[in-house]
Amino acid sequence: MTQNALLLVNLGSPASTRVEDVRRYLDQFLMDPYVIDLPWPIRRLLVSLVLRKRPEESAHAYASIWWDDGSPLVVLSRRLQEAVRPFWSHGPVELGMRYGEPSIEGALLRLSQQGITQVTFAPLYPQFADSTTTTAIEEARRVMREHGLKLELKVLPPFYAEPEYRQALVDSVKPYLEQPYDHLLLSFHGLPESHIRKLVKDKSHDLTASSSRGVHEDVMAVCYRSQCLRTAEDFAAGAGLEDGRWSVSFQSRLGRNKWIEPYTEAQLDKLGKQGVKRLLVMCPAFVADCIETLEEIGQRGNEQFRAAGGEELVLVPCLNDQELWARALAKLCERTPAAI
Ligand SMILES: C=CC1=C(C)c2cc3[nH]c(cc4nc(cc5[nH]c(cc1n2)c(C)c5CCC(=O)O)C(CCC(=O)O)=C4C)c(C)c3C=C
Ligand SMILES: [Fe+2]
Ligand SMILES: [Fe+2]
Repeated sequence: MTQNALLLVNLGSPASTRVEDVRRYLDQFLMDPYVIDLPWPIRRLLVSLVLRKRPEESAHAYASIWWDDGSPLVVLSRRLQEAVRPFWSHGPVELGMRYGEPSIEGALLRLSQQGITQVTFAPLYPQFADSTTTTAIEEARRVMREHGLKLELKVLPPFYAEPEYRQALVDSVKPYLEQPYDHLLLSFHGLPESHIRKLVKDKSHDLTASSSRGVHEDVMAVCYRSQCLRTAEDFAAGAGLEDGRWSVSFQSRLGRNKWIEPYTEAQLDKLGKQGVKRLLVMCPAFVADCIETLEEIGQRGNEQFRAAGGEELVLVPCLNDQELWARALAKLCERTPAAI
């Protein structure tokens, strides 16, 4: 029987917390035209400016969350790979990162050398963005072209609306919701507004709307912000959250461009000042904990919330390598439709 391999794909981390390694990683990441979508000379100039200070700052941040066996994002992705294996009976399960190691290139070459011809390619991003999903797919295309690999690739589409994903999220957060809390914040990774505007044909589409209700399906398919709102609304319904006790924000803004709002920093401040004492924060744009959740929210966000009057910020872990998620993911990947 023909084997169908599963390739799990995530963003990737620096090789170590040394400033040189962080600089190399940030350079590869930010020079990706899907991440900073400016013409090469302008992108080069801008990234060079960012690389004057950022590697040192980020290295410091990475050092504060790094584990004995490496970057949390990579370690947790490897553990997820192991956790999915028992639920994927069709062939090997590989892991590839868009930036750094283990790479998408290495994974596809290994699979091809084993005589595999069918690969289910699973970008582990619930919501769609060119800077995550598209660039991962393009990297796979590049590898296949440059190495002349004869692989049939089926791509897992963004799964924010899939019942298996929603249920896994609800089940994993349940123990946190059973403890007393005042408010639940769903903090998603941010994105420059321009990335969405470029893809949405309807120029009247409102990027400040507080709900995804009524968004046309053509817009829904390409609007990261609407997909985040829908993720949150579905989660709130599935978990039985009361209106007014949860909200959505967007973190990790970089540069001076307008990014999608509300910004997490502003929301933490507002909630603290409004008298919220015990705040739960979950980060459903990530399936694995990483610098963005552990450092930006768990450390800096926590300090900021407390400075604004809050008492405790509880960071809810991502789905990581939980069995319920491994099982759900294998199911989603089994249904993966079209080959590219
Ligand atoms: C223009 C800059 C960036 C865009 C656009 C962007 C989109 C985007 N990123 C993720 C997921 C992750 N990003 C992570 C780290 C990270 N992101 C940026 C910048 C942009 N991201 C930077 C510079 C960094 C590095 C850390 C830092 O210096 O702040 C990570 C974590 C990596 C890790 O090693 O832990 C993830 C995951 C999404 C989902 C997204 C668009 C929706
Ligand atoms: Fe990012
Ligand atoms: Fe960040």
